[in-house]
Amino acid sequence: MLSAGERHQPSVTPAVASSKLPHIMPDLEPNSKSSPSAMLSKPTDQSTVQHIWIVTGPAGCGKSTVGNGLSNELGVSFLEGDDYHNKSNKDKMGNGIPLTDEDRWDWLISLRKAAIDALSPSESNNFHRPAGVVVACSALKQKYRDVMRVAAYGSPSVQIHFIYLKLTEEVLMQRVSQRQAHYMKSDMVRSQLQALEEPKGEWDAITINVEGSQDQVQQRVFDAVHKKLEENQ
Ligand SMILES: Nc1ncnc2c1ncn2[C@@H]1O[C@H](COP(=O)(O)OP(=O)(O)OP(=O)(O)O)[C@@H](O)[C@H]1O
Ligand SMILES: O=C(O)[C@H](O)[C@@H](O)[C@H](O)[C@H](O)CO
Repeated sequence: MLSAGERHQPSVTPAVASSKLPHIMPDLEPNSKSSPSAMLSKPTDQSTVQHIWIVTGPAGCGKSTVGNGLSNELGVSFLEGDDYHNKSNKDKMGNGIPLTDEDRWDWLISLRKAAIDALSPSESNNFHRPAGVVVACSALKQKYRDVMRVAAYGSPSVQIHFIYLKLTEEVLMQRVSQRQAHYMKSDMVRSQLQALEEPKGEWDAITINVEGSQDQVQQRVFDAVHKKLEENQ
C-alpha cells in the first residue's frame, strides 16, 4: 500500500540489477536516509518536482522532432541522444551494423548524467531551477529504460516519464527513406524494430500514436504531457 506522495518504482529487469553490468545502480544502503524506500515515503511538494521527459522509439519515429517541440512548449532544455553516441557507435550505425547492449551502456549512462545535470541551475537557465528536461533517446529495451530510471532513484523530487512514439514499420520506413543526410538508413530500421520492446505495462510510459501530420502529433504529445502534469498536482 503506497502512502500519500509515495510512488511505486517499477521493478528493474534482472539484467540491470545484476552485478555483471557496468556500475549503473547507485550504492544505496537499505533503510539509509537516501535509500529509495526511505526517500519514497517523504511526501513531495509537486511544485518542486522536476520532470525528465524521455521521448523514445526506433530510429526515424520522430523523437528529435517531437522532443524539440516539447522542450519549447515546456520551456526546458532538450538533449539529443544521438549527440551522446561515441564515434564507434555512429560508425557502426552508419555502416548498417546494429548496436549491441554493450555498445549502449556507456551511451545511456552519459545521457542519464546529462539529464541529471540539466536539472541544476546554470547559466543556460539563468541560474533558475528548471522544471525539467526533455531527452530524445530510443531506449528500445526495458533494461535501457531501467538505466535511465536510475536518474530518479534517491530523489523523490525528480519524476521520469517515457513518451513512446508508436508507428507502423511502413510509415517508419517512409520517414527514414525521405530523410536526408542522416547516418541511419532504412535497412537499419528492421534491426531497431527487432530490438524494440514496447513499454507495455510500464506505469511511467505514455504511448502516442504518431501517424499524422507533425502538428497533429505534436498536439497529441502536448495534451498527454499536460494531462500527466495535472495528474501530479
Ligand atoms: N509526424 C510526422 N510526419 C511526417 N514526417 C515526420 C513526422 N515527424 C517526423 N517526421 C520526419 O521523419 C524523419 C525522422 O524524424 P526525427 O529525426 O525526428 O526522428 P528520430 O526518432 O529522432 O530519428 P533518429 O532516432 O534516427 O535520430 C525526419 O525527416 C522528420 O522530418
Ligand atoms: O540505440 C540505438 O540503436 C540508437 O540510439 C538508435 O535507436 C537511434 O535512433 C540512432 O541514434 C539514430 O538516431
